[in-house]
This record gives sequence, structure tokens and C-alpha cells, in this order.
Amino acid sequence: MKHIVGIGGVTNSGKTTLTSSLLRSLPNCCVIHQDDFFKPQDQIAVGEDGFKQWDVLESLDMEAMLSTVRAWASSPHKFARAHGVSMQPDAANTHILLLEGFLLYSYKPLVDLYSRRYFLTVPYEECKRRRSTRSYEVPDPPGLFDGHVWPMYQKYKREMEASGVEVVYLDGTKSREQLFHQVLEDIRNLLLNSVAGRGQGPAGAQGPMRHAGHRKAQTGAA
Ligand SMILES: Nc1ncnc2c1ncn2[C@@H]1O[C@H](COP(=O)(O)OP(=O)(O)O)[C@@H](O)[C@H]1O
Ligand SMILES: NC(=O)c1ccc[n+]([C@@H]2O[C@H](COP(=O)(O)O)[C@@H](O)[C@H]2O)c1
Repeated sequence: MKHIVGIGGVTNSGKTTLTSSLLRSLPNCCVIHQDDFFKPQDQIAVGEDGFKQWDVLESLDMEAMLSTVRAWASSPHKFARAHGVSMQPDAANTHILLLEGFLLYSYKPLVDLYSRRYFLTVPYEECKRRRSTRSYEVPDPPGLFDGHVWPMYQKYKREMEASGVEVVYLDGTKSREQLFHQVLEDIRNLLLNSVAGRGQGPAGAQGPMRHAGHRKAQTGAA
């Protein structure tokens, strides 16, 4: 069974941290980071506000990301080998792909491929504080967070909610351990249910996620 699991949400909400822990704990698990698909700096548009528009879908090569997802879906064994992931013999029929990124659920060709879509949130003040300590390949110019990053986050989140995409919200102010155990247990249940034939829809090449209506799932997060 193949499962694509999204670890999405706002910048600095803990997506990469959570993803790294899951990667170590789930069987036959590979990862694709959306940040690896940013276009080169000279292809990033400058907005009327004077800021380079990093936080829009057009700043990412989503076609390339989709191709990478398809490569995993068509041959997860080969993909795992190429990425140094050794297969666990006692879980040989289970393949998990974690997609990690800040704009995972806004790109239509990918949105139905997930078995689960997690969405980490943190409040404005905490997000701004964490972001101010972070250094990206291209450093944030003064005012970028309030002028571009946070407004774009709000815009895409509003659009995601309006389109009825089903996500599981996670409270990014919980401890790293709490988040890890909450999500690990949820994914393990997902795997058990899919083995029992009662679970979410299969991922990737096997077809789209089945929706029990476009309802938002909550697992005890804010
Ligand atoms: N649950 C958490 N509680 C407090 N700080 C966290 C938590 N998870 C991650 N962090 C910290 O927040 C910052 C951003 O984490 P990161 O995982 O890189 O976020 P993202 O991938 O969403 O941008 C890092 O300094 C990280 O150590
Ligand atoms: N990786 C890069 O090349 C790069 C460059 C400029 C900004 N960023 C920032 O990366 C953020 C998304 O990544 P995180 O969710 O890991 O913070 C965006 O808010 C964007 O402003 C990344």
C-alpha cells in the first residue's frame, strides 16, 4: 500500500522538525521537501510592494515536484534505494512518502493524492518570533514578514479552506514530542485501517483519495 502524507502549514511551524522525526520512525519512508523546488532568485517576481514574491505558488517549480512524486509512485522501491532508504522486510508492502512544505495544498494536480494532509499552525507573534531567528539562503529583507509572508499565508489558507480541502490541523505550539506522538499514532492507525481495507484512499498512481464529503478533520489540535 502506498501512502502520501502531507506535512504542511505556515512557515516556521515545525514542519521540517516533525518530518525528520517521522522519517526515522515510519517503515519504508521517503521524503520530498517543497523548499527544494524554489525557482532561482532571478526568476522570482518583484511585487508592487517591492518585495520578491517568494511566498506564492509561482515561485516554486511545482511541475518538477509533481514529477518527483510520480517517480516515487511508479517505483517506490527504486526511489527508496536511490535516496538511501533501506527497506524494512517485515513491512515490504508498505510505502510512505512524506511531502513537507508551506504550500502543499494549493497545487491542484497534487491535492487529491494525499492519504492524509496535516496542517501545522502557529499564532502570528510566535511565527514572527521564530522566523526572525531563521536564516534562509536568501535573507529576509526588513518588513518581509508583515508585508508579504504573513499576508500570503493568510490568503492561501483562506483559499484552501474555501475550496473544502480536508486537512488535519496541528497546533504547532505543542512540544515537538507531543506533535510527533500525535501524528505517529494517527499515521499508524491509517496504515492499520488501510491493511484492513477500511482506510483512506490509496496514493499516487493508484488513484485519488476518497472523500467522505469535503469535511475538515480535527485530531485534537487548535
Ligand atoms: N514544537 C515546537 N516547539 C517550539 N519550537 C519548535 C517546534 N518545532 C520546531 N521548532 C523550532 O521552530 C523553528 C522552525 O522549525 P522548522 O521545523 O524548521 O519549521 P518549518 O519547517 O515549518 O519552517 C526551528 O527553530 C525549530 O527548532
Ligand atoms: N529556500 C529558499 O531558497 C528561500 C528563499 C527565500 C525565502 N524562503 C522562504 O521559505 C519559506 C518557506 O519555507 P519554510 O516553511 O521552511 O519556512 C517561505 O516563507 C519563503 O519566504 C526560502
